[in-house]
Amino acid sequence: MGIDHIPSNDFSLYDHILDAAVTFGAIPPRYASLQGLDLYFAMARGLQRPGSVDVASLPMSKYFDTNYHYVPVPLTPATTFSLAANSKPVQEFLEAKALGIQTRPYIVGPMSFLLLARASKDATSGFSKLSLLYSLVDQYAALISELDAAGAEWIQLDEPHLVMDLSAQEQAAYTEAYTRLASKIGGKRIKVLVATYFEGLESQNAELAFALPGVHAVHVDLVRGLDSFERVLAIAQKTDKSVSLGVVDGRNVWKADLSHAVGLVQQAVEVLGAKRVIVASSCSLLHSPHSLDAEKAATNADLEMIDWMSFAVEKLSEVAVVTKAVNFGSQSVKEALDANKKSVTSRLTSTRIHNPAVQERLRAVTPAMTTRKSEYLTRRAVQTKLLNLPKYPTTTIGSFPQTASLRRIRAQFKKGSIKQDEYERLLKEEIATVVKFQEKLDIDVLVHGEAERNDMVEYFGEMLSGVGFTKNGWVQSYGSRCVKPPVIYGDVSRPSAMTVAWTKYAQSLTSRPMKGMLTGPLTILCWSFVRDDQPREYTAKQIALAVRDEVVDLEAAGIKVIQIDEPAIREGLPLRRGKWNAYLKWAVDSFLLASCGVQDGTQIHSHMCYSDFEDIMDAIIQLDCDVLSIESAKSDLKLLQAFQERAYPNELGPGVFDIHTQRVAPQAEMKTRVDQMKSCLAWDRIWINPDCGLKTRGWEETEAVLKNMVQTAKEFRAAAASA
Ligand code: MET
Ligand SMILES: [Zn+2]
Repeated sequence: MGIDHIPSNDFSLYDHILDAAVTFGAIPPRYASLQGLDLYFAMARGLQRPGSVDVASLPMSKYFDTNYHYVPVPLTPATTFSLAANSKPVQEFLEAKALGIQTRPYIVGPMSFLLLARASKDATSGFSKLSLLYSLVDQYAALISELDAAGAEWIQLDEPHLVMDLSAQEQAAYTEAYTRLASKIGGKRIKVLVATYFEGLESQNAELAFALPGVHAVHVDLVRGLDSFERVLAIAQKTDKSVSLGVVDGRNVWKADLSHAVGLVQQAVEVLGAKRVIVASSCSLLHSPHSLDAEKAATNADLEMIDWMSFAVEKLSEVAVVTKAVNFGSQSVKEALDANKKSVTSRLTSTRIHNPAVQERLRAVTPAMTTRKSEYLTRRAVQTKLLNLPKYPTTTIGSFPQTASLRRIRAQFKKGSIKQDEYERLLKEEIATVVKFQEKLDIDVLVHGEAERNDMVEYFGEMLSGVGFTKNGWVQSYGSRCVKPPVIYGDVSRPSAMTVAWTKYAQSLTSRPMKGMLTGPLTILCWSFVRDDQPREYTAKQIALAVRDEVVDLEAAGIKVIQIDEPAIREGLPLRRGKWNAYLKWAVDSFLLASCGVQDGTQIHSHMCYSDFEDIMDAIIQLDCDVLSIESAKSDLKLLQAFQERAYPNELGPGVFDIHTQRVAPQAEMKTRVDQMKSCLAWDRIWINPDCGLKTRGWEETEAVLKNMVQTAKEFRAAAASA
């Protein structure tokens, strides 16, 4: 496609940060007896082989503000690094070279690797990850030397932390790291490109990045960081470094405005000369779906929407067109530029994106709509009477195993090979099974199992107006799991109820409370491709109004407990602290707008997982949900301590077991977790639940682990009763 710098080592079996940990031998001691893929996947997912191995997985977190998960490797003062023999970056470079392709191997840079890693809970207090910097950098030098010897001309070190607020110590460490690296690889031919993305470089960090010794080029994200462009150019001009300009959005699906992109590149060329300018996507195309071909080929293809979009393959041609336009003049790619202008204008002016009624409703939102009728303690009293739950109530997070047969039923229905009533019959059968299963296990607050949902965001996306969906717009989320984010192109509204019938049916089968399950506005926003012609705040609040209507309808249908999942609330947090408050304000308001339409007796739950929630504790408290279930089995004690420090005022269910593993957590382990919670939270506010939904699990392990969970709750209940 005319791309000059082709990356390698950009495919991962689980995630890139875990790959780097293995490349540099940062293996926590509990995995020491394992090797190869067993080792790799045990770190990611845990491994249980009766009689031989029983190790839990490492924690899981989100890569900056994306929905791409990574494994933060725990480090201690005793951690040592050593470059793996025949490491993946070298192997894959050689593999491409053998095919006649000269690649630019990619790996996360040493500073970002350390900053993304976690200080292990076993580390002595006062341990700083940065104390490991030199020993790590020496292994980077060894890797780069091997790549140089193998014939690599460039290496790309991703240092996205350069867009964050760095402490003086971290800034100094950046300089030390790259000074040491340069001193070790100084004589080599290989050149180093340091890549930043997801934000612009503010002035100190821009100076820092362009002053890093031994670095030949710096990549900047001009989609998120356009406002830092002039500054970057001025700083680059004082150096002899090249600049890689990310002018095509790697995080969204909209076509780039090519004439704008050409203008930016031309401006850089005028200042730096063409030799020192590289044209690129803003970040890795890992965050984009693959190609529009499958969309175009689909029956009932939405040709208008397809014309607005570019997936990874199309983004490559955008990069190529921009480069050509700058090198050979706009005339050389006139046709492509004209077509692009037409598509870009068509999206911004299409009548499909505007819905005056939705805009009017948003303007009419009042403060009363974002406040519950009474404060928590009053609600608690009403709910206690209505729900009559035992202490340490048990529940699950919503989804039950999505088996192959279930997925087949949904696929057949979509294809039209089974009809509506047959589909409903099959799903009702599934719901009945799930309800019986939970009753047999003696769970207190039940769920219907989410069998009708392909995905917690996609399902709602398909039902909302103003939201489009793709055939094959898959994006990796974690490991081999992918999601197909909806495309929010216009004003969002809810034409009709989305979950009420299924939930009502499930409730009709049991006398226990059936929890209605919804995905919250921030999660729908963060896990979709979002229009860029209005602030995200407006889009979030439009979605919130749609969710609010669903909440009210569920209540009217007799549902007493409603969970609004917000696993992505932390993900939307801007990377720069200076922008946090503004986001948190509209994020909290959006959740409240969605959840506050109900009476005191209706118990509102929310659920969150796999993020650093310590950063946003105040906002989480402001959500004022009656019960919050939150992933914690994978995250050591950090999270519980954060809740302790803030004295979480409502009810809380920190997960007692990890759901990303086939491993059946033993009861003793769950008991320890609950004991830990009790030292941080009021005992009569604790719920017992898993970390997250069970859709990726099989039935057998689900049954075994939930038995342990219910038994654990019962033992605590009995102890409380006799105390
Ligand atoms: C990523 S959070 C998942 C919540 C959802 N209700 C489920 O159980 O799958
Ligand atoms: Zn979750």
